[in-house]
Amino acid sequence: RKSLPPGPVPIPFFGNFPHVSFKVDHNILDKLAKTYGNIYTLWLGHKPVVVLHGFPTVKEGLTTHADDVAGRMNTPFFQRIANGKGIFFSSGVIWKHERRFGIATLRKLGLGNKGIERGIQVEARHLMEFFQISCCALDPAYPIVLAVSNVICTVVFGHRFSLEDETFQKLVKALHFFTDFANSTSQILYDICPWLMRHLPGPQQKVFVLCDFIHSFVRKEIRIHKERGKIDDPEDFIDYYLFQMTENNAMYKHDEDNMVQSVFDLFLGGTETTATTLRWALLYMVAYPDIQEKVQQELDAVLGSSQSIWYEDRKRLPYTHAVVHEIMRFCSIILIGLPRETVRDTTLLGYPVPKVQGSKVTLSCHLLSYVSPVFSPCKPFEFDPGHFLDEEGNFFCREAFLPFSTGFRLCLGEQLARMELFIIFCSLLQTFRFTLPDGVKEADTQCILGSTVQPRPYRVCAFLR
Ligand code: HEM
Repeated sequence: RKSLPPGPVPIPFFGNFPHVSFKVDHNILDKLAKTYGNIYTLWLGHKPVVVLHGFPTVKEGLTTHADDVAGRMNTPFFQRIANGKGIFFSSGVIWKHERRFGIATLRKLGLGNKGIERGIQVEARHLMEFFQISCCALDPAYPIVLAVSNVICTVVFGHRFSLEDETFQKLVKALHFFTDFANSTSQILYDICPWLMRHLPGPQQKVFVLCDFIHSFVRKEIRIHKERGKIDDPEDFIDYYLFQMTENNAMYKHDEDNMVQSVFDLFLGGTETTATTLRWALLYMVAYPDIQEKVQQELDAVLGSSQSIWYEDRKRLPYTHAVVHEIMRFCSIILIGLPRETVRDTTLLGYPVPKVQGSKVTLSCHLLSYVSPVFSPCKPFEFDPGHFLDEEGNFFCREAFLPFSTGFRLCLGEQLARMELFIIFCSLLQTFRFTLPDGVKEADTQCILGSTVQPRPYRVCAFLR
C-alpha cells in the first residue's frame, strides 16, 4: 500500500466505496484530485485502483509504459460475462491476437472500398425515414440505437435487421440493459461479494440471462454462416473469423468461443457509445440553434443536394467536422475508461505500481478520467466548435482530445465510430431542422451517469428543410 499513489484511507471490506457513495461521478473525481493530486489510489473493495485525472496525467500514464498497463481488470462480473475471452475483457496472448484480428478485419471490411460506409448510409436513410414519419416531439433514443446496432450487424453478420424484427429488438434491449448494469451499485456489489450476489434476486440475475441470450444469438448467426459455407469469399466479420480458424499453421488458434465473445464485444463497444454521442449531438443542436444553422449552411454550400455523404467529405466541411469533435469533447461520454490492469511491476508518474503476482485479491489497475480536459487558452466548459478551428476557419485536432483513449488498448472501433458519427450527423442535419417541441423553452443538457454519460430523455421535432 505504501508504494501506491496517495488516496483516502480505505475501510475494511468496502475500501473507499463509501467515499465515492458507491458510484463514481465527475464531482467526486474532481474533489479527490483536488485533495490528492492528479494521480491517486482508490480502493474498490480490496482492489487498489490508481486513478489518472486529466489529460497530461492520462497521456503520460497510458503511453510512457504502454505495454505495462495493457491488461484488463478481470473482475468477477467480467469473468462471468466473458471468461477471459474476446477483446474487451481479455488480457495477454488472447487479447493481442483477438484485437489484432479485429482491427485487421474491420479494415478489410470497410476502409478503402467504402463497404462499411455504404452500410452506414443505409442506416442513416432508415433513421431519416423514421424522423419523417414521426416528426414532432419524438424521443430519438431508440431509433438511433437501432440504426447504430444495425451498422454493427452489417459488419459482423453481413446483413441488417428490419426494425420490426423482435429478436433484433431483444438484442438491442439486452445490450442496453447490460450497459446500464455496468457501473451500477448492483455491479459493484457483485464484484465485492459474488458468492452472495449470485444467489440473491436482483438485476444481476437478469443481466446474466440477457448475456446468455446475446451469446446464443451470435452462435445462431455463426451456425447459419457455417451452413452457407462461403468461407473462401469472406464478406463479414464471422466469415473472416471462420476462415482464420481453418489456418492450421497459425501459432495462435482462433476458436469459436473467442469469436462469440469478440462479436459480443463489437456490439458492446460499438452500440451504446455511438448512439449516446448521437443523442447528445441532436440535443446540442437544439440547444445551440445558431450552430445548427451554420452547419446546415456549410452542408448546403459544399454538398448542395448531393444524396450520399461520405466520410471523405469531412475535408471539405471544416466547420461541421469541428462541431462533431466539439460534441464528442463536450459530452465526454466515457467518464472513467474501462479499467486497465498492470501486467507487471511498473511506475506511473514516478509512483511504483506493483503487479501483485499470484495474489487472488490485489490487482493494480487504473481508471481514466477525462474530466476537465486541458483546452487552454479556450474555455473548456463552453460548447464552442472554435476549439477545433484555427484563425482561418481550418479544422485542427487537439492533442488533449482523447475520447477514444490512448495507449495500446485505445478504442478498436475509433475509425468506424468517427465515420458513423459524421455520416449520420451530416445526413440528419442536411435533411431536417431540429427544434424543441412547442412549450419547451430550454434544452435540458443535464446528464445521467451509467456506464456512459447520457443525456436525460428528451424530445425533438424534425422539420424537413
Ligand atoms: C463514440 C463512440 C466510441 C467511443 C467514445 C469509444 C470509446 C472507447 C474507449 C474510451 C475505450 C477504452 C479504451 C481503454 O481501455 O483505454 C474503448 C474500447 C473499445 N472500443 Fe470503443 N468507443 C466508441 C465506439 C466503438 C465502436 C463503434 C466499436 C466497435 C466497432 C468499439 C469497440 C471497442 C472495443 C472492442 C474496445 C476494447 C479495446 C481493447 O480492450 O483492446 N468502440 N472505446
